[in-house]
Amino acid sequence: MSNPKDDSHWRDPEEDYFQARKESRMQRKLASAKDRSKFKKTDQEKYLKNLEKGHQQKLSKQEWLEGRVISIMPQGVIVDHEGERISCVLKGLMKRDKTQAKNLVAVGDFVLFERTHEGEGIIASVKPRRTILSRADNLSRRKEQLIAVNIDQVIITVSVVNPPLKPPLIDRYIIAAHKGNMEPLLVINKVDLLDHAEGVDEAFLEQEKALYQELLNAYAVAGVPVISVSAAENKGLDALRQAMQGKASVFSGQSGVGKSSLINAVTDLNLRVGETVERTKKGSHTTTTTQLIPLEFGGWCIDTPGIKSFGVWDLDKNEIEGYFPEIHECGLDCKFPDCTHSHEDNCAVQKALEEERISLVRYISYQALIQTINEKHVRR
Ligand SMILES: Nc1nc2c(ncn2[C@@H]2O[C@H](COP(=O)(O)OP(=O)(O)OP(=O)(O)O)[C@@H](O)[C@H]2O)c(=O)[nH]1
Ligand SMILES: [Zn+2]
Repeated sequence: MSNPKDDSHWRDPEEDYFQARKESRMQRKLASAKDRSKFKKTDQEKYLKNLEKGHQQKLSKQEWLEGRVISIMPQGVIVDHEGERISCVLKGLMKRDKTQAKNLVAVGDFVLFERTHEGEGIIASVKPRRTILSRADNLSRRKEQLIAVNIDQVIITVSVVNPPLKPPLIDRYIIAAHKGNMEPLLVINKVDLLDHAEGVDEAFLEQEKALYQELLNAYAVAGVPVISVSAAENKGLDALRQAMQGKASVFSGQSGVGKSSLINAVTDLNLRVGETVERTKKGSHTTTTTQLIPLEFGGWCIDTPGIKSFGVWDLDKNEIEGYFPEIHECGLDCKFPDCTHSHEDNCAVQKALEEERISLVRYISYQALIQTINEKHVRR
């Protein structure tokens, strides 16, 4: 097992764990007898300690290098170290620890590794994760499937006209980002269509323009950064790059808003654009593994444009108000402390709405969220 050329080291660590279980009983026994003392030691410091004692290769602490996992390939865990790509295997001890068998390493992890050969290494420990982006537990899989970890920013991508703006959806994404410990950045794409959209109803276009303006104001008040862009016409992309600099970002948003187009524009990737229907038909089988793409101007970006929502979040009413600071603040002046800001007398929020100090779109999505929660409680 400890031979780095052994094929089993080059697979998904999760698979590896199950593969290991299938090995003959005798082999397992031998392995466990050899490493019994380490089975119980789950924390990473202890791994390091053992390693320092020269467990596998006699290396001094100074030789540990820090890197970041950018992809997990069949041939190994690819770690970026100052721009260099190192194909790594996992230290045997890490792999055998049952408690960590689930998602031992994930894209985005910061790891300590040692070099073994040119372009190759062994990962000895993984730093604690700040944020986790996971696919919802699907079907029979009993394990949470990580998409990426340590992501700083969710780029909530929406478009004008086609598909049109959907304010309540934007607020859901913003809340989800906050809940996941990530910063939200709202990117409004396809602004070129506001100036010249062919075959679009004039009244609809006017309405979309007004909504777009209202959103700009609303999020300025709510304290969420907004960048208007056009991937098609190369507009606003410098501002977007600047906002991505030094951070790890994930694009998130509805199908067709232009996530792939924007990823292509800020990286030198060539993701397929506009193949929505085909992709959905084929289902999840076409999904390739996630990669963390180093950005030329500093920072990282996940190459998966397909993350449309992340994490199911359980909110209570009071929590929702916290995500609408402008409504919360006004609400302090309502006559009734438990005012729902919908029908009550002397409601300061209603008054602020009339005076346009609070945006109607934000108010509507606030009420929609409250409603969703009320319905959920009724169903329970
Ligand atoms: N007019 C205009 N069209 C755009 C712009 N950006 C992207 N598009 C078009 O919008 C369509 C969808 O773009 P994609 O980049 O595939 O959108 P996506 O969000 O990645 O879609 P999914 O992969 O389905 O999630 C394509 O036909 C693009 O050419 C833009 O700035 N302006
Ligand atoms: Zn009120």
